[in-house]
Amino acid sequence: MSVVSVADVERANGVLIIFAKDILTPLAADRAKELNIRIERSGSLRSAAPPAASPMPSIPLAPSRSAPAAKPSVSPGSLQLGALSGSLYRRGAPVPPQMRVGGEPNAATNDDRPRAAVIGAGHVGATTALRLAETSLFSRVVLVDIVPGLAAGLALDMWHSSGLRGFTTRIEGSTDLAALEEARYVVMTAGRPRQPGMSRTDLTGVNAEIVGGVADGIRRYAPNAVVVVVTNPLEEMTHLMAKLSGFAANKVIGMAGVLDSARFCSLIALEGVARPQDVDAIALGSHGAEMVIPLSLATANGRPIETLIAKDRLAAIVERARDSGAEVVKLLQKGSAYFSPAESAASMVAAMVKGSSPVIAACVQSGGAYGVADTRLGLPVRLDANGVKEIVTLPLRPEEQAALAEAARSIAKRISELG
Ligand SMILES: NC(=O)c1ccc[n+]([C@@H]2O[C@H](COP(=O)([O-])OP(=O)(O)OC[C@H]3O[C@@H](n4cnc5c(N)ncnc54)[C@H](O)[C@@H]3O)[C@@H](O)[C@H]2O)c1
Ligand SMILES: O=C(O)C[C@H](O)C(=O)O
Repeated sequence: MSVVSVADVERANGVLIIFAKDILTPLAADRAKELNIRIERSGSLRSAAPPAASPMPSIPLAPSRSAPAAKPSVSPGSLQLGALSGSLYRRGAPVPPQMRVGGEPNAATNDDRPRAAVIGAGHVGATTALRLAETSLFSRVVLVDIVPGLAAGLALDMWHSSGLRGFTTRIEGSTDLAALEEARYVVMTAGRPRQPGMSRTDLTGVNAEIVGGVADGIRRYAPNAVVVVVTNPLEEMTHLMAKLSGFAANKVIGMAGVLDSARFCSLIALEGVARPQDVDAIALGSHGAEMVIPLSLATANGRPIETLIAKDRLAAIVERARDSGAEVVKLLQKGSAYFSPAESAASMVAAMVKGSSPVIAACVQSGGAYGVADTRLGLPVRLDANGVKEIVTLPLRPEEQAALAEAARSIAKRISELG
């Protein structure tokens, strides 16, 4: 019995014959569909031919690393709110021929897939880098951290897992921002996380200095990149990154709305009304006290959430979603959340590489949208390969619109205090 991976599928030539008891990973099944490879299971272990065109010995059965089941696909043109579909990034771009044969890392030299970089090899950064690499959408993911050896060590460790997980993106680590060269997408995670008792705003001084240094490096080495900012406090650091890099407004995007929306959806699912992936909702405003989750737009299995859950219970869930970051910080006692933040950032970048996203929330320059103060604000957007494609106008109730305007005013004030 063997585990049939993406690599086995990519080596096949039209048909892949596997043993009856072989385990086909969900990623490999997806890849076979993409490449139009027919999977045939042979009836008996003895009579079966080995996997076609595989020069490698079969992989001994290891503990299952199977990815979560693919989500239902979104019909074209439909307006889907909430967290990005996993399928957006789980299904990698076609792997260039030079990566398919030989298997030599250096064969990637003529690889035309884009490069990505992640600044900060801490909890969020390292997890984001691995998530990005696992998509095989990139020729290279470079992880950069000021701590000597940290990014290089983690990157090497991640690369060691490439054959097991079946990805072809090279991961490298460096202490030098020059490694950003040619990066088309940069995820900024460098900076201090908060500790119990701290607010995100308490991080402003220390993280502003870090963002300043990194913005210079991005401007110098990756002048055409789209930057996804994760470092807190989110709106202030997104503003600083845009200002100091001098990048156009569509190219600097703060990540928080995807995370906050996903948190709300996951908490609604705990009520037993739907699976998390069947809840649609969007978190706008700030990544903090001024978060606005318009309940008028929230649905579970297409049904208005307000018809499924009592009003006071919904209010409590909104409050818990708003405070989820602090809830995790308090439990961890050291550092902050990183699995769901990394998933959120990676899914945004993967959607951009694929050329489009559904409607998601991201921190962008509002520029008059929704009639609120022009500031960095969590708004509904669509992304494309160049960053923010458009801000989408959703029908908000008057009180939701008022809450968004209040969030914009508060953020604008905090940003003005940055000097
Ligand atoms: N926007 C969000 O939703 C969200 C979610 C989670 C975390 N965050 C924020 O992301 C940041 C990182 O969180 P974490 O848990 O990964 O922290 P961490 O402490 O685990 O990692 C931060 C890393 O940044 C590195 N670093 C510091 N200065 C650097 C520089 N100049 N260049 C390169 N690397 C540098 C550190 O060495 C460290 O490895 C924090 O500010 C946190 O508050 C934001
Ligand atoms: O809460 C934090 O400090 C980290 C992050 O912003 C989060 O929401 O998890």
